[in-house]
Amino acid sequence: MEAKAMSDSHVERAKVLAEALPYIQKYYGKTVVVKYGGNAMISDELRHAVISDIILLHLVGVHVVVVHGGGPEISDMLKKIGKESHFVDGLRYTDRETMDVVQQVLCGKVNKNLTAMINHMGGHAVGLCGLDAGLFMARQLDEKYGLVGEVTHVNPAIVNDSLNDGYIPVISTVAQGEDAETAYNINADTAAAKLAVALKAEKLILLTDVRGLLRDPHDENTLLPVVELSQVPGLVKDGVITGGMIPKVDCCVEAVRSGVKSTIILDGRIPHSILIELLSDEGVGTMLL
Ligand SMILES: Nc1ncnc2c1ncn2[C@@H]1O[C@H](COP(=O)(O)OP(=O)(O)O)[C@@H](O)[C@H]1O
Ligand SMILES: CC(=O)N[C@@H](CCC(=O)OP(=O)(O)O)C(=O)O
Repeated sequence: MEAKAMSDSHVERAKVLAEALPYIQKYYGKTVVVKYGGNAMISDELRHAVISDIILLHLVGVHVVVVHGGGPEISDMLKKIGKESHFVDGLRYTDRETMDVVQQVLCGKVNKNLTAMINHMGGHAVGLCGLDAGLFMARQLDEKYGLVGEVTHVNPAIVNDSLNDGYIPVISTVAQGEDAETAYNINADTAAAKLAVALKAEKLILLTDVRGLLRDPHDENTLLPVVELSQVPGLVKDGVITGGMIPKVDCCVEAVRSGVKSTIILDGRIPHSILIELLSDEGVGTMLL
């Protein structure tokens, strides 16, 4: 009886894997950029699930590129040194001292911890930031934000080389200014979208802490599973897309207009949401196309 139950569960497992075949074939050799942040990065259980999804996709031949955030970690470190965080239009006001902290936390702590964790779980990751090999070049976006950059050029060669050498690139979003001494702080969603365009990615996945784009931001049962670019201005006008969703949707729109096949705002609180999204027909977020 027990042997029968066990063989049934093996058959079930084999079936699940076999059903993933067409999806694996669809993404084999294609580039998928994952912006990783929010709860999915803070909770141990979710972090484990996200990293194992990334390793699995890499092993079946998907070119996974990870761009990470770290806003809460930056705010915590600023607090420790007695500095409050200020946000202007959703972007961190970045003076010189803040920029030093951003670089230390994003490129040092968060990037290296994430890279080490992927390697510890059996992946093959290399940590990079926008200063490496001129990956992200930027100029000041506007004085009102301080040292927040507008990406002027993406040089993805180092990312492609890393992928071709079998690594999972893990990228933090500090960019190089025109003069050697200036580094700029780039919002991680924006940088992920720019990189997805430069890599001609098949998909851009923005992991976040909500189900996706909601018709009523206070009701998680109102998920909009698919949004076409032409619908976006109306959704902004009707007050559906507000706050943190505005820059997210904007950079998805820019990515799709610039050739990325599809972009997904995905719930990072659902364990294995990346696998569900890529390897099944079940939509678990909002797809913008
Ligand atoms: N229509 C909407 N649907 C979902 N979230 C919305 C909507 N409009 C505004 N938001 C807000 O946007 C937030 C997500 O943006 P943000 O906090 O910047 O995400 P992250 O920190 O993951 O980058 C949600 O937590 C929600 O408060
Ligand atoms: C200009 C700007 O706001 N930069 C962000 C960079 C990190 C980030 O984007 O992290 P999340 O994805 O976790 O928010 C910041 O300083 O917080």
